[in-house]
Amino acid sequence: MTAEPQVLVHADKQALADAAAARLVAALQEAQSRSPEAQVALTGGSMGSAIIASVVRLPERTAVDWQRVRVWWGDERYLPAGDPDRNDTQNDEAGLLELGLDPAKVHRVAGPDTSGSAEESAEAYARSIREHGQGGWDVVLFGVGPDGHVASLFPHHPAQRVTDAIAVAVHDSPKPPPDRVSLTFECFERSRQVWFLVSGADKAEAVAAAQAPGADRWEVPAAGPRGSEATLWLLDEPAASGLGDER
Ligand SMILES: O=C(O)[C@H](O)[C@@H](O)[C@H](O)[C@H](O)COP(=O)(O)O
Repeated sequence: MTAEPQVLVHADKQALADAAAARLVAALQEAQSRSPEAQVALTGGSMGSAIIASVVRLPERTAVDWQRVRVWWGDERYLPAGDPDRNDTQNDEAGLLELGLDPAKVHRVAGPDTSGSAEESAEAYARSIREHGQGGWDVVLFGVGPDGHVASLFPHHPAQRVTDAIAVAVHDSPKPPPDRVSLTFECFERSRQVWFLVSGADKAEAVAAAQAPGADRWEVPAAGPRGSEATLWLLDEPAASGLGDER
């Protein structure tokens, strides 16, 4: 069973980031009350970093035992460690490492400096998830591209259709850089909570398309992932502007 999407609209990007940060802290606390470690998959893009910057500023963050949080990424650009275009570098710059995480529990996707190919990196990432992932995500964060992509699963791209794999190498990405590693739809199916964080009028069309009845993830990948407990669209007003009055 998966949860039907729910929409929550905030006034602007900052209000959205702050509300999502408070929600994340609460969800991680709740996950830690249930199991020894909370498992979260982070995202790149401006919203992926905005939520981290907001968590760092949030006084309630101290209620989470950050040493018992395992951090992963839903996708990564296949670039060397520390490259400014990597999702993890951008999240680090937003203050991720100030939270007091155990570095051994921050699982970064290997780049070309430490792996022979994106395929090899995807396989190694899948092995880590099998070893430490506890069989699923407590919270998965997604940004959404104007084309409706999530993680590195793009419209009409064959990597979307890979099954029997946790992670996949993505080549010829329509958005640079061309080489990436992404978790698969199959892997994202093991999520309690899936949150889409979307800001800006340029995303309104993709947001509406993903939530249209019968939306097809091949056309609009953001229509695909759902959580078993919650599927939340956390939007600002401009991103919600295509949804009509029924929201
Ligand atoms: O890998 C990438 O090319 C980006 O990280 C991308 O997937 C991003 O997450 C979305 O485009 C949403 O970006 P914003 O949060 O900036 O809207």
